[in-house]
Parts: sequence; structure tokens; C-alpha cells
Amino acid sequence: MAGDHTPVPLPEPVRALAQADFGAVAQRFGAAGFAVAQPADGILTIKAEGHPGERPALLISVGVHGDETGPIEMVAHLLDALSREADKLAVNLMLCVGNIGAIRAGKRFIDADLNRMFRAERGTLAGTAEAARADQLIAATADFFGDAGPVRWHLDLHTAIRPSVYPTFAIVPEIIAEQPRRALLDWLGAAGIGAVIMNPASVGTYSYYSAEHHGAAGTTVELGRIGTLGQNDLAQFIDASQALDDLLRGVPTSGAGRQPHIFNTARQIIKLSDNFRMAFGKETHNFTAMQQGEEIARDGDTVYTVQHPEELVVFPNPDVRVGLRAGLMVVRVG
Ligand SMILES: O=C(O)CCC(=O)N[C@@H](CCC(=O)O)C(=O)O
Ligand SMILES: [Zn+2]
Repeated sequence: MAGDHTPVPLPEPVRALAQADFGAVAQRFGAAGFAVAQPADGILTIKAEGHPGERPALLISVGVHGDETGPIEMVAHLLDALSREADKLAVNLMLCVGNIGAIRAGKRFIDADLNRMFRAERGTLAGTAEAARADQLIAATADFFGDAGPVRWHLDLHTAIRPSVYPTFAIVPEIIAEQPRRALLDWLGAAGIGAVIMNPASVGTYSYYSAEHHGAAGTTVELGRIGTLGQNDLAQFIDASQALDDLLRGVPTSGAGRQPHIFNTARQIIKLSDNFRMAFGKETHNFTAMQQGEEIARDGDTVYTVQHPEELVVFPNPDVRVGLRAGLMVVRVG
């Protein structure tokens, strides 16, 4: 009926994961002989009994931003299917549902951006609702990687706020060692990820934390755009879903095997004051090209201009708190 906004019921695996209800999945993996634990709300670990270092350690996080729902749906369906043939799981897995309250509210965050709190120095973010959650995630992550072997991955699955020249892209910390970085880039290619941004410095994100403190091949993966839980077009995640399923089952990736375009970070634009103004609208698509000398933003007396012959703008967001990243300028290198 036109104008009828009765919510459509969610598929059960999606409802369960979005509410951090691991009951059915945990029960199936437990019955298959795995050691299953829930170290904190919304955090599930599934490990083979015996020697943890013998298997790859894979951390998957979703819902670090509460309105980024596509990956929650994708992972919910994958995990539900895998749990029905649980003995096929070939990794030690930690699954985190990041910001449970924000998912419930359908918002990016409640008080402040959880994905800026994975660092010791939190400034004005300390004491927010999300700071305590970041502490829980950090403690569980340290435990999980603490007894892991050399193969350590962290896929932090997000979606972007605005449209993008590359609908799927990833941010990869530069500090990841050569060999695991190569494996990660290959996997991102198989997952159909169109672009990779190499990031030289932490702005407090979860994936950078895992890379920096636990030697994980960590990455933030942007899969399409924010959307309403249960209403995402999962067809756009087919390659990513297949590649993730392959990783969980320890089979060689059967995906397309394209190489993503590679970008280096030219500059992270930090909002210095409430006077921060961008020279373009915040709806500007990710990877919009700008030419040398063009103004990017100004903040009081500080004027940011494009330094390279061409730079592309990613995540333009003047509405962030003072002290946080308001945008990323990148240059194509591959
Ligand atoms: O679309 C946006 O403006 C934000 C999407 C998002 O949440 N991106 C992550 C990227 C994290 C990283 O740089 O590794 C974030 O901003 O937290
Ligand atoms: Zn996000």
C-alpha cells in the first residue's frame, strides 16, 4: 500500500548479527568441536582446539559505524551458511559487531566516532560512549592476536557515506610488511575492490591499530554506500562475499583476480577549528580529481591547496569534530 512504512522483517541471520546475538552460530560451531567464546558483547571468537598458531587468525569487524549496514548483511549470510557446515572453517576467527547502540539507532555513532579511538591519545573523545567500547575491542583484539601465528588478518568492513568513482575501495596501512601486504592486495583484487589507498599514518582507526600493534594485514574496506539494514542490494557484494568465504574456508580465491588501482596519500586534512570550510560540497564524490593550486579547504589562516599536478579527494566531511580527519587527498601511483 502506498505510504505504508511497516518495516519488512529482517532475515533471521541478519537480525541476529545486527543485534550481536550469536546464539545459533555459536552453537553450531561449538557442536563441531570449536572453542567458542564471547569475550564481550558483540565479540565472538571461534578457534580450533589445540595450537592456535597453526591456523591463520582472521578478525572481521562490521558495524563500527552503525549506519553502514551492507557488510552486516553480507557477513550474516556468509556466517550462517558456513556454520551449517562448520567443519569447513579453516581459520581462527574473531567477529566483532562494532557499535551495537549505533546500529540499533541507525546512526554513524552515538556520541563520537568509534573509528577514531584506536589510539592512546583520545583528546575530547575520551569519556564518550564509544571510548569504553573501543577499550573492549582493543582488549579482545590483543587477546585474539596474542596467541596467533604469523598469518594475521583484519578486515574492517565499512561503507562510504557518499557516491564514489570506485564503488568499492580499501585503505591499507603502509606499515604492513611486504609479503602480507602483497597477499592482502591480491585478496582485495579477488574481492573486486577497485582502488586501494595506502595510508602512512594512523588517525585512530581500528584496522590501523591491528596492523600497528599486532602485525596484522589490516584494512578498512568500503563496500558501496550506507543504507538501511535489510534493504541493501547484496548483488554488489558478490565478489567480496565470495573472496571472504574463500578466506574463511582456506581455499584459493576463485574471484576475478583484478588488481586494484593504487593511490598514495598526499595529505590527511585535519579540522583545526570550527572555522574549517571546504571549497566544495560535502556531497562531492569520493575520488573527485582536483588540479594543482586549487583550494581544498581553509581553516582560519590555514589554506589547503592541491600540491601535486592532480590529487583526488576522498571522505570530504567538514562536519567532523575539531582535531579529526575532514578529508583525504590521494594521488594515483598504480
Ligand atoms: O564515507 C565517509 O566519509 C566515511 C566512511 C568511513 O567510515 N570510512 C572509514 C575509513 C577508515 C580508514 O581510513 O581506514 C572512516 O572514516 O572511519
Ligand atoms: Zn565507516
